Amino acid sequence: MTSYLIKGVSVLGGEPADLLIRDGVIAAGGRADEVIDAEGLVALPGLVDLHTHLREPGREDAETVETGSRAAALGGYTAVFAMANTSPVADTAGVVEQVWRLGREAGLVDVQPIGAVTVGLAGKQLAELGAMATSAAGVRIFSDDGHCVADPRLMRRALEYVKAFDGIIAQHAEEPRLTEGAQMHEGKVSTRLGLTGWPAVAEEAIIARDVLLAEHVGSRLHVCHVSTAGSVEVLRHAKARGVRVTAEVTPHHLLLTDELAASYDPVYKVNPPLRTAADVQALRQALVDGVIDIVATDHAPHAVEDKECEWAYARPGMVGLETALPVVLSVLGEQWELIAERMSRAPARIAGLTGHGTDLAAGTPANLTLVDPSARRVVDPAGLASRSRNTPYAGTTLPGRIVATFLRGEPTVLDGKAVK
Ligand SMILES: NC(=O)N[C@@H](CC(=O)O)C(=O)O
Repeated sequence: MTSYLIKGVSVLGGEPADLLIRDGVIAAGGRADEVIDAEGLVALPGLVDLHTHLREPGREDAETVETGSRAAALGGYTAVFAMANTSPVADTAGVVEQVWRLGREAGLVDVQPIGAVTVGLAGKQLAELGAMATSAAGVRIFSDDGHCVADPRLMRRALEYVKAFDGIIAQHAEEPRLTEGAQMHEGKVSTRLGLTGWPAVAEEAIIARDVLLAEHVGSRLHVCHVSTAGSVEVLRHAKARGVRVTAEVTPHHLLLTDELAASYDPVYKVNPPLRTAADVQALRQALVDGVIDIVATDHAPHAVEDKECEWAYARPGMVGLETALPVVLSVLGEQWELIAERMSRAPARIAGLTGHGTDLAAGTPANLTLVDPSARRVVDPAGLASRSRNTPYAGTTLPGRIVATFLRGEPTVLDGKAVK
């Protein structure tokens, strides 16, 4: 195994130092086979994404485990959690093991499958959570993402079931009766455009219900893609009460607003929808003060025919793995400790993922990424490694370039290019 000396790198924004990677771990000192001149680069623990759609099995035309893994590595990630809304749905041990095995075969990031909460995401009957937990994939997080577990009794049962093995229910918080026919955020812009609105309360009502259920059961709840200022207040209240709840925000909800829908360009259609500037401000503040624990991409690749059509017919979702860190850098600035916490350590801790999200001390697994914060990049959809092109940042200049990524000491990205 090739050893690497990363010379003059700023670990988490600290003073320049040398970092040695040997036999898959960060080593204390000594010689190396290869030297990487890392002057001006920052080393972060490899990023961990708790919310990725890899589309395999079923929609390999939009993404595969391999192409999504490559996009993740290029974005600085060393682990991603694959959502269950595939076809067939990842609601059995067989499907989660398939995704897990495909991830190992690709070997670019650790792919951890998320299991569905209900059979077929239909919200009627619990899926075989225990069988998925004890499968080779060792599933700990369950989600019907794309759909809300709307039935409160089923949600309660799911929380009770996973409590036995300290599992997590990750909820897509959307009261379906309040979002029937919804096309975008309900507000001034939707009124002006004449599009049916997705009100903030549809998210907030489910989060409020679920934190109370999680408290009642004493189980762990994770809230996917929080998008409103009101949701932040509900979470703040729940955390103050000691409820076992964690929450994520996406890069796009930290940057973009519902005004973009005025273009009628479906690249801006996403679930939950882009909200107002006031929501964006509240989400940024919540990420800084910890009410929101992590950034998760909600990388949602879609084939051209599902995106380049009329707004009403377009599928919701945006690709995000390759732009997440640059977007977060543009929002937070070079707050490296905070970025490492929200994009690597906290997600690894929430998921119980060992070997990722470390402090890069000697002896820890060499899962890390090197970033050039001074570089600027104009996002070119054609240059993405993802099989889909639905990025809302086409033509936008973003700060930060991911120069290299290492998974257990093996480079997956070097010189900004995927190694395989
Ligand atoms: N986030 C999205 O806009 N899309 C997700 C599922 C969903 O949450 O609707 C997808 O799978 O495409």
